[in-house]
Amino acid sequence: MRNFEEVIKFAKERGPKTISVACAQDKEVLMAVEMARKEGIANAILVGDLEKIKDIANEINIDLNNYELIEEKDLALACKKAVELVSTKKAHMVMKGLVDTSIILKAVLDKEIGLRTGNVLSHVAVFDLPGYNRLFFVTDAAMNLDPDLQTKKQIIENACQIAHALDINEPKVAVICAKEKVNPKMPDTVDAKELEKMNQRGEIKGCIVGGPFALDNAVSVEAAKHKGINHPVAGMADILLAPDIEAGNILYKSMVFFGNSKNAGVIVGAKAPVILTSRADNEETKLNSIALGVLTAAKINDNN
Ligand SMILES: CCCC(=O)OP(=O)(O)O
Repeated sequence: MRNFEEVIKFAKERGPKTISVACAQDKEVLMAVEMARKEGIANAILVGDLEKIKDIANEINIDLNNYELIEEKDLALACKKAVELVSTKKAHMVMKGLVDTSIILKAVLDKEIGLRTGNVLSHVAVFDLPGYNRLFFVTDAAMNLDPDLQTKKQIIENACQIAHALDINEPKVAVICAKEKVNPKMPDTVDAKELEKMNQRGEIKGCIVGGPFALDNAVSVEAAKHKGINHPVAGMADILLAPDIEAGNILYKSMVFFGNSKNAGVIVGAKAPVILTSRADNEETKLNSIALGVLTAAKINDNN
């Protein structure tokens, strides 16, 4: 798939799935959920402050009779309830509404009602950027603070799972750093080279990994040529692995706010997808993320 029109089209074919929305009292979230319902992509159970949900629904003409509603004003309890709906199989996936990422992640990681599998959980953002004829994947903007080498390996594997769900069979993974040369004083460049070697040894499968790359020579063939870099990933990256959450989150938000991109986001590695965007993302991003969640859930289902 090369753009979100194709992602939405395939999600319609694999839907509808049921999502539980944690803290659904948000206009953009409700608009996205309503579009997803009308398109046959997903139905939703709305968990949150029902008074606020009803006010917003009135304002934007959404008929709440089409939804199951669960009252829970407390943000942490609403997240727990929404996650529990997935672990008890009443919903296929959970979606972050108007709530801080750390609160919903705490519920997702809860030992009793959470969605842990033993795998590393990581966030994968998908971008459709003007001027590029392919989707870009950025990881991890939201979950792993300062991943070590083994965690980075699993973050790559999680991102590849999403790329494969979008029919990108052998994605090119660029491990991005501040520069394209290994410098022992910059441990992320050392990790990048080690991840490339792990891929060459067959320890990371289903993709081609290269690194370290600076962002320019990861995404621009001209920049790579200019700097004399010759590597199958150079300028051709599909997946950009950021060194830590600071770089990942800043890259995510710069693409959104400066790059005029379309995007979507989901957490992978749990028993079910967690649809996770920024609270500040628009309704189109939230709809794209629901579609991405549906395709991810379908892929998890196909693999089991
Ligand atoms: C994927 C971005 C996660 C994030 O930064 O969320 P908020 O902007 O809602 O804090």
